[in-house]
Parts: sequence; structure tokens; C-alpha cells
Amino acid sequence: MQNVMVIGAGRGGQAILHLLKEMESLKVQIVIDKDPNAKGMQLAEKEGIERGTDWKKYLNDSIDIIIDVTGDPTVYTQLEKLKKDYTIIPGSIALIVVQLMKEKEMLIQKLKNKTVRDDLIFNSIHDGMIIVDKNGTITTFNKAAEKITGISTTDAVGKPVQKMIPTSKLIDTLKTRKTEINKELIFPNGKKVITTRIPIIDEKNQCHGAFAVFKDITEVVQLASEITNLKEIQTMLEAIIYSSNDAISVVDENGRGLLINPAYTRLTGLTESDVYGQPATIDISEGESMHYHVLKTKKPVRGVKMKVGPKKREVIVNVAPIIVDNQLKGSVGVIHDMSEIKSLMAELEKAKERIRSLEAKYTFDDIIGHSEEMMIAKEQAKIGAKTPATVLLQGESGTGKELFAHAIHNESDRKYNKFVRVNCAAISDTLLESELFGYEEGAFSGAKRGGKKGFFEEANNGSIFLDEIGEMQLSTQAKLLRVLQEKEIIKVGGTKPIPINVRIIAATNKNLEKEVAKGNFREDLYYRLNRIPIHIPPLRDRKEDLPALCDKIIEKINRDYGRKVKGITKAAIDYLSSYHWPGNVRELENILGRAIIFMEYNESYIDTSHLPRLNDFDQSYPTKENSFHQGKSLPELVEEYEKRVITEILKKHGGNKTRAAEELGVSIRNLYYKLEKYSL
Ligand SMILES: Nc1ncnc2c1ncn2[C@@H]1O[C@H](COP(=O)(O)OP(=O)(O)OP(=O)(O)O)[C@@H](O)[C@H]1O
Repeated sequence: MQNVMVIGAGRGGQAILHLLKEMESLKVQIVIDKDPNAKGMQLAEKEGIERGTDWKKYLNDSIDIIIDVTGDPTVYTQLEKLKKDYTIIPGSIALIVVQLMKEKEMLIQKLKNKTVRDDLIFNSIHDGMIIVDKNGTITTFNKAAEKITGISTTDAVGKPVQKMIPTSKLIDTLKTRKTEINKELIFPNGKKVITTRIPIIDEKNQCHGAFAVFKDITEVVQLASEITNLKEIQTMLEAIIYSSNDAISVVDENGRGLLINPAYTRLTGLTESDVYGQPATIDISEGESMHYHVLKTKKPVRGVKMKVGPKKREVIVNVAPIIVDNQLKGSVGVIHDMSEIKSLMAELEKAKERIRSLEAKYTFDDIIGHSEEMMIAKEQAKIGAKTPATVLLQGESGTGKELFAHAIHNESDRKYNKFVRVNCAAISDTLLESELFGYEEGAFSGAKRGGKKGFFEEANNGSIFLDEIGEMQLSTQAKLLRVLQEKEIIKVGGTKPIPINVRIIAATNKNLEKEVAKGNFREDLYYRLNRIPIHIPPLRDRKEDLPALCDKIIEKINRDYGRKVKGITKAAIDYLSSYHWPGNVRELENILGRAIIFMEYNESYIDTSHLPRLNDFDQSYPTKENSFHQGKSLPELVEEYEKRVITEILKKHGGNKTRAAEELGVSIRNLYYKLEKYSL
């Protein structure tokens, strides 16, 4: 006797239980259903059969046959793996097989009288059924068999099974007289079936024929493999979402929380239990819910600022709708932590500044200019480079003083040693001294353990470029003078002099002589620095250099932005020549950069139409709108003018906001407000 486990206690399960009740060779040992109150479960209880809700728990050696009446592809897939250890029978086949076995007597009679083909009841069965007589001639071929094999009943009946279905194994069943349950078979038309073959043998051991019952599993197999694929994709997606460092949140079509990842919890402080099933607004402390917005508009949003979680973290979110088969299923949001981005940006700026201060990139070949003034400046600088003397570069902002400093260092015999740039205006007066000369451990509160090297010590045997030297405080000037005279430094908080060998290149856009007269700059330091004075001419005095400068700058922008602009038209050069260039070459770089950004990718030459209206240019400027106000309102024109004035004054003071605010006659607070307003 064989023991049976029936999975599924719905209608199919009940039928199986009824049929098996009267069979001696099979005994139902356990019935399984997710629902412990299913009808079949109650029936099993009456019969004293064991019941369970999870079939996997009851797999053991005493079970021989598992009948699956769930119709669930997942169960089918899992049972497939157990084929080696158990006989697995899909429910509907089991029903027919059991029924036919019970009706064996009737079948034998009919086969003897060759009347089986008239029995129409087989046609109501959903599974394929073929009955052959002892010679292998088809006597019954039901409607389902017709559908599955693609062979019509009239064609099949009366023909040898081997001829009609060469892949059939019913002839073997007649020979071997063995029952085979649940075997896979492929019909000539490619349909995959699961089939059970049983010989029809009477008590005298005489074989009258055989029958096969089969179920089309092509779709189930396909479905099962799709489920496996889907499961793999789901696992992969989960792994991706969980490993992402960006916080991710997914909501359903009603805006209820569905999925979050650990990065989300780290950022917002909210866990799955706080979020799942809750409205999408649950994590927002400031701002509108972008999930709801996207669910309403069905359009993605990018770069929206808001604050999230109890910690009110500043974030930027991108949210996109999830649309499957044209149906909105929810939306997914990726949340970037702004505080992290901000601190990274600050780090990057610091690193860039540091790199810039530690390398001399340019040589005299990079300095474009064939005008007489420029040739003189370059000649002087080249001569100066070969001497150890201090060089003082004077010129307006943006004329190329830093470029000259790099070139001088690279032309000198110190070029293999360090070039250190110090912007004296960018470092506060209190810090400048310790930055220049370094400090000893414990020199002041907040001083690093072990002290710190100053820029002079770092630049030893190389060059130090003291940019904006005109901004240096008198007390620091005194210390610098000492370095120039004694060629040694004393660290802040120290007493021991350290000898140094550094070439000083200083630069300023101020008239130092006037600063000396006003008492802002030490006369003795001025003379020390002014050993080799070099005046760099402003761009307005050397407009003949414009074409060559433009070419060089376009080449650089092409490299930096991956563009292929070939040059600039003569008309555009003429236009640029009529401007007086208060911001010098830096301003030219900005204007060309902006022009290139706004050029179409198929345009090769910068023309006047790409250039902005240069501020002091007259009415002959060749634009479409020649009217003075260009259709703008008075407040717009006032704002435009205000923005221009602030830009100019700031440039004049090398970015020094305190001085700029002073000259503009506004408070520093007010200046900050306006800088933010105009995104300057
Ligand atoms: N003669 C030149 N040839 C090519 N590029 C130049 C020339 N002069 C200046 N530039 C470019 O113009 C920009 C401004 O130059 P630089 O920073 O050297 O000016 P600066 O006089 O030091 O300005 P600031 O006084 O504001 O610090 C740089 O990008 C530089 O490469």
C-alpha cells in the first residue's frame, strides 16, 4: 500500500479524498491547505486524516505519492525538484487515473466489445486521454487529446497509436505491463505533457489494452520558468536597492510606503515599520511630497530641495513614476543627502585650492601677447627668473600676474622644487602669520599637535608667490621684511630661527607707491620687494593681442568642455576690440566661455550674435533689440544694473567682500543678501 499526501483541500482535494476512500492500494496520510477551514480539511477531519498548512514540514519517508491539486505554479516548481524521491501527480490527472482504475471492469468489457469510442463521458475531461486495445489500435481519443496533439479524433480512432503519435509509449506499456505515473512526454507538435500510462489487466492476468492520461504543461513550465526569472530579478533588484548608498523610497499608486533601503533609514532615522503602509508625507519635515506630486502628474521631477525625517536633514530628491503596461503602479524616489554633498564640495574646493597653490602649471609659452608692452614685460620676467631677486608683479586684476609667477618659477633653476601660492587677501590677518611661518605645538588654543609647517618652510628651495600682497597687514609686513633681510623664519610660538632659501614673487593690483604714501604699506618692505618690478599691461592697451588670446582661450575651453569650436569671426573680434575690458583677460575668458556654452553644437565659429551685450558699448551694437531697455521693466533694469555694479566692485577688490561693501556703502549683511539674490 502506498501513502499519499494531498496538497490542496478545495473542490479538487475533496474529490480526490472521496475517490481514494474506497481504494485499497492508496491511503491518504495527510491533507494540506493554507486555509485550515477549507472544506476538504473538514472532510479529512471526519475521516481521521492528519492535516497541515505547510506541506514542506510533512515530507518524510512514509509518504510515497504527492497529489497536487493547488494549480499553483510555485508549488508545481517546488514539487518538480522532489521528483526523484516521491511520485508527484498533478491533481486532475490523479482524478481520472483513480476513476479509470475503479472502472476497470467496465473498461475491460468495453474493450472486449470494442465500444469504448462511443463513450462520450471522456470528452468532458479537461485532460487528454487515449485508450488503445491490446494491439495498440486507438479506441478512444477524447476532445482534450485532440486539442493537445492537434490530431482529430476521427483521424486517430482505429489507427495504430505508433503511426499517429510516434513518440507515444503506450506500445511499451502493452509489452511491459507496467504502470508509469507522471512521466514527461513531448508530442510531435512540440506540446509538452505529463502523462500516466496504465495497462488494463484482468484477474486472469490477461492484458486488454492500455490507457494514457495526459496534461498539457507547456504553459505551466513556461510560467514556472517566468516565475523563477522574476524571482531572480526581484532578488537582484533588492540587492541593488539595499546596497545603494543613496536613500531610496518606493510608494504604491495611493502614495503608501512600500519599500525603503538601509541608506534611507540612515538618512531619515525612519525604519520600515515607520514607513510601510503609511502616507508618503510621513518622512517630510519641510516641503511638498514629491511622491504625491509625481503620482498626480505622472511626470518625473529632479533636484527638488526639501528637509526630511525628525532630524530635518537637507536633501535633494529625484522622483519618477512607476508605470507598468500604461498603468501607474507607484513612484520611486532617490534622496541625496545635501549635507554630505556640501561637505564634499567644500573638501573639493579646498583640495583644488591646495593643488593650485602647489603647482606651477604655466610657462612663458602660455603667455599670449605680441604687443610691445607685453613683450617688454615678458623679457623683464625672463631675465628676472634667472636671478634670485624678488620680483614684484603689478597690474590690474585678471591681467595674468599669476601666469607670470608660474612662468618665472618654471624658467628659474628652482623649477624642480615647490611653487607655493598664498593669496594674502583670502586668509584672515590673524591666520596669515601662522600660515606663512608655521607654528609650534601649543602656540595657541586649537593648534595642532606637533605644530605646523608654514608656507615658507614648504616652499624651501622653491618659490613662494605672495598674491595680493597689498592686502597684508602692517604687523605681518614687518615679519615678512625680517624674512627677506635675515633669510630665516621664526614660527609662531617659537624662538628658534629656521634658515630658509625661498625666491619671493609678489603681486598686487594696487599702486603700492600710493599705499606707502597713505601709510598702508611699509616703505622698507616696498623697496625690498621692488627689486625687479614688472608692469603687466591691461588688455585695453594691447587690443592687437585679442585674436591670439581668443584662439588660445577657445582651445582651452574646447579641451575643458569637449567642444569643437574652430575660432572666432572677424566681426566678433572687431566687436570685442571696441570694449575697454575692465576685467582684462579673465573677463575675456568668461565672455568666450559663455558664448561657447550657448552655441549650438553645429556652429563652429563664435560670432557677434553669440556675445553678450558688453556693458559700455554704444547703440551700434549689432543686436536685434537696439532699443535701450530691450522691453525690460524698470525694476528689471535696476536689478541688472545693481548686479553689474556689485560684480565690478567685487572684482576690483579681488573678491574682498568687506572692502566691496564699504565702497558700495552697504552693510556686509546686505551685500551677502544681494550676492545670494543674484547668484554671484
Ligand atoms: N597673456 C595671457 N595669455 C593667456 N592667458 C592669459 C594671459 N593673461 C591672463 N590669462 C588668463 O586669464 C586668467 C586670469 O589670469 P591671472 O589669474 O594670472 O590674473 P591675475 O592678474 O593674477 O588676476 P588677480 O589679480 O585677479 O589674481 C587666467 O585664466 C589666465 O590663464
